[in-house]
Parts: sequence; C-alpha cells; structure tokens
Amino acid sequence: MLGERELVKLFPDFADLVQPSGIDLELDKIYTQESGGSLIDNEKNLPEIKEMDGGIYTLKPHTAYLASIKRKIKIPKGYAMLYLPRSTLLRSFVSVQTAVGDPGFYGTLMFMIYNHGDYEYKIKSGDRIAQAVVFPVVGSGEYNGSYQEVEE
Ligand SMILES: O=c1ccn([C@H]2C[C@H](O)[C@@H](COP(=O)(O)OP(=O)(O)OP(=O)(O)O)O2)c(=O)[nH]1
Repeated sequence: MLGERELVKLFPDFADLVQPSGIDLELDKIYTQESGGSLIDNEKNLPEIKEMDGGIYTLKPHTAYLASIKRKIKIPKGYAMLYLPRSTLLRSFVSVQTAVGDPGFYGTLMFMIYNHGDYEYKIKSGDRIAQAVVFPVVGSGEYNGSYQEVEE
C-alpha cells in the first residue's frame, strides 16, 4: 500500500486530500434509480438515474443511491485502487459499496450508497464518504473500458 509521500506525487490533484495511507474522497452528487437495467452476455444496459436536488441530501431508509465523487481521477499505469467507506457512515447504518480502480482509468468515480437503517440519513455534498487505498501492480496493463473519459 502506498503512503502519503508517494500519493502526493502520483495524485497531485488530490494533494490536499492525501492521508497517511490513502486519499479521502468527497461526495459530489447523489442520484436515484429511475429504471431497470440488465447485463446479458456482457451487454450492459445501465439503469436511468436522476440527480437529486442538491446541497443536503436525505437518504430514505432501505434505499440504494448512486454517488459521484468530486474531481476526476487519473490512476497511473502500474497502480490500482480500492475504495473503503468512511467508518462514520457504517456507524450510521449507511454503506458505500465500491469496486476496483484500474491502472490507467481516468474519469469520475461512482459508488453505490445504501441506507440500511430504519431512519433517514442526511449527507451534504463535499463531505468525505470514502478513502482510496493504492497498490502497485506488477505487470500492469491499462484500463480502456466503457467508463474511461477523455483527458482534458
Ligand atoms: O466503485 C468503483 C470502482 C471503480 N470505478 C471506476 C474505476 C474503474 O477503473 C472503472 C471501471 O470499473 P470496472 O472495471 O469495475 O468496470 P466494469 O464493470 O468491468 O466495466 P467496463 O468493462 O466497461 O470497464 O470504474 C468506479 O467508478 N466505482
């Protein structure tokens, strides 16, 4: 796992969010699910989503949402990331569910947030919801999948 000094060099756009062994990630927007979707023979049809009215979001009990993360991220070739929830959310009965960040990925991270509780949970755009931990990848390839964005 990479530490502070390496992370600041590899992720200069996130320098102010670097922690001793990871990078804090801030909530940008929250989206609700508006339709079904499918994954059949690797043909993906993503559900339609709708941006919630911003500022402070209210997560209903037993409901799933998508959350975008502020700032686009570039994961350098030779490194991969895992994203772990902030424990304050877990202590509040809210989970942040995530996958792997691939070497070479550039774009906006999207996570799923689920309010497991029996009560509403309020969260504001800009608050930290997860921490990225970064690992070197031996013999790394480079991501070029459907979520790759063109670097500006
Ligand atoms: O929780 C996560 C984890 C990763 N990513 C980003 C970074 C990752 O590199 C990219 C693609 O993730 P993945 O490889 O899991 O996508 P896929 O479902 O395999 O789709 P595709 O094959 O089109 O890339 O999405 C997220 O937005 N959210």
